[in-house]
Amino acid sequence: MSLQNPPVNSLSLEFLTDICISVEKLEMDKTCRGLIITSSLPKVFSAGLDIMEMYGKSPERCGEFWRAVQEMWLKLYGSNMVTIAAINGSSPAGGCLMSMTCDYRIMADNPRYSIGLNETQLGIVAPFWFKDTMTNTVGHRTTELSLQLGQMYNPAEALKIGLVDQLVPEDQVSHYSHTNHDQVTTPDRSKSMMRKPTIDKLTSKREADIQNFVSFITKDSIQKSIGMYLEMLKKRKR
Ligand SMILES: CCCCCCCCCC/C=C/CC(=O)SCCNC(=O)CCNC(=O)[C@H](O)C(C)(C)COP(=O)(O)OP(=O)(O)OC[C@H]1O[C@@H](n2cnc3c(N)ncnc32)[C@H](O)[C@@H]1OP(=O)(O)O
Repeated sequence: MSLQNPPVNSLSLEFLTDICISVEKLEMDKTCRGLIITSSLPKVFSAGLDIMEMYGKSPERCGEFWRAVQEMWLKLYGSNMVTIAAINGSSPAGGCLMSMTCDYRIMADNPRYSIGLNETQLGIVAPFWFKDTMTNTVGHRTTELSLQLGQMYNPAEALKIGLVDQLVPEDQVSHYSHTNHDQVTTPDRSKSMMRKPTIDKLTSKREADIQNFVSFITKDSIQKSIGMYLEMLKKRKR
């Protein structure tokens, strides 16, 4: 599955819905042995959630958006397929979350790229299931530091903390993803055993999580922080 939503593969409601439909189709395809997620765009795996979906939108629309974010996570984290993230560019926030849903992460060894949960930099708090996914990937202490600082990691740092499993030359990300994927032929039952408690936690709190998101994101102070962050993104470009 090659992500293609220019300019930066931000995860809008529409794009998330497309991703969910694609994953669902693959999940039902008995001939499909697994999934490699990568990006068709240069330099960016995914810029994370589409910030415009969280800025100046109605509570109803925000709720619909958040349900789609949850759905993407539930489908990928709970997938019966062997999944590999072939991270061929930067992968902040929701992009990092998407990578962490996979069984294995291969990243392009380009020091210009970065990956991490940077929500704190936007003045927002990473939801509990983002935090749980990171804890399951890199451990409690690293997650605590990482979330408090909104830390982004270059590839070497990401490998060191275990946020990615392997660094490869930029032009060989696809080759290594396929080679690694071929070595794992059957999805292991231990995957669902390890992930079920985390998945059950969100499933049982799904509606409350949507309500929390909507009331948090529509607060004036949070809208102001997001607006300032968007301005900063645009200025940085010039
Ligand atoms: C206590 C109660 C708790 C309740 C729970 C509430 C919880 C709320 C949690 C919400 C969770 C959010 C997770 C997220 O994913 S938020 C998104 C975070 N993403 C980012 O911060 C990424 C920002 N982008 C970048 O760093 C860079 O763009 C890049 C990905 C490194 C690529 O850099 P590059 O130089 O190639 O590209 P540009 O920066 O020039 O960007 C091109 C245009 O794209 C726009 N852009 C970038 N990122 C996003 C985005 N995520 N959404 C929407 N738009 C984005 C950028 O502004 C440029 O637009 P322009 O061309 O119009 O200027």
